Amino acid sequence: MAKVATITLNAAYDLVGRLKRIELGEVNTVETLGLFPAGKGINVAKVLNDLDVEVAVGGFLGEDNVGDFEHLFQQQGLQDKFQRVAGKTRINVKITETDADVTDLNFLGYQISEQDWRKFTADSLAYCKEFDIVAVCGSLPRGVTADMFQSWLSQLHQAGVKVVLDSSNAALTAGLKANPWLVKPNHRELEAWVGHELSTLKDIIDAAKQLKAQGIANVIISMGANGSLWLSDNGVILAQPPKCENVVSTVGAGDSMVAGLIYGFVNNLSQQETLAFASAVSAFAVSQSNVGVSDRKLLDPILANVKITTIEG
Ligand SMILES: Nc1ncnc2c1ncn2[C@@H]1O[C@H](COP(=O)(O)OP(=O)(O)OP(=O)(O)O)[C@@H](O)[C@H]1O
Ligand SMILES: O=P(O)(O)OC[C@@]1(O)O[C@H](CO)[C@@H](O)[C@@H]1O
Repeated sequence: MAKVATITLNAAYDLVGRLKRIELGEVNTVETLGLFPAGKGINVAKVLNDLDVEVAVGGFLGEDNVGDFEHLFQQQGLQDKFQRVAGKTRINVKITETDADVTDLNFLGYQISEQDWRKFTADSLAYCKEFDIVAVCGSLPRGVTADMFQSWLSQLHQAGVKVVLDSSNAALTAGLKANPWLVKPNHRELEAWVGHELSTLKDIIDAAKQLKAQGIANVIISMGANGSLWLSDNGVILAQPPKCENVVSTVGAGDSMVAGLIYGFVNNLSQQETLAFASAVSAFAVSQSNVGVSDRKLLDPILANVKITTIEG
């Protein structure tokens, strides 16, 4: 089986809650759903681990509040390659309103010094060579510029690692220049990259083709409840999951999708099977407050209702 690692440069605790409607400027009472050690790469690893794929996790963690992360890694048997840095890992606040999407309050988090970065690049380039697929997920912490990120990703690529990139804004733009093997922007991130609104499926496919033309083998665009697209040398396929009627939190839906895609690759599933499986895992994610697949059987009824359409190819 291919060996997998995930990297989270800007980890976070997620404080997840729910209320009817946020009243700006007022006192809001929020139903607490949990405080979870998270961050995009860690979420991907949690889901993969639930699906019986062995994973190592790396990146940065603030040494002052590292406890729940270490507990999670121990509990799940995740190989801990995280570098501890001075200060605290940030706490991000995620509020689901009854009739609206999630509001994310993402904070900046720890500051990475030049010395931290030097150590991280040397260590990670050494250990990443042991892995076939390295998923690099999430935003950049303070102190790490888009150029520094791009140069590190290029070195990973040169070392023969298949890089899965799930980031946004300047990190996504810079990362795309470093030959990732797979990228998974969402609809909004694709709009930001292309620089204009994408209002039809055709618009999205055209922009995704532009992205693929940068030399990226696999471009997956996630479109929330509308599903996802996968562009590769084999053409374009569309996946439409059954609509989740009882959305608890969409936080981590994209991470669950990335985990499902990696699961398909390491288990040699076909492209159609892989996208269908990733869609089921991500659709399942929105029905719960935290990411993870507690019981594989829960995916079956969702998977049976994912619709896969070949658009081109
Ligand atoms: N309401 C929903 N019902 C069913 N499936 C959903 C729903 N919302 C999301 N999904 C599934 O999750 C996938 C990823 O969602 P989305 O495009 O919102 O990712 P994202 O913006 O990267 O997520 P995040 O950054 O919050 O983790 C979608 O392609 C779809 O398969
Ligand atoms: O600031 P980033 O790294 O872009 O996003 C961080 C984050 O929103 O991503 C995950 C959901 O995808 C959460 O666990 C976490 O809080």
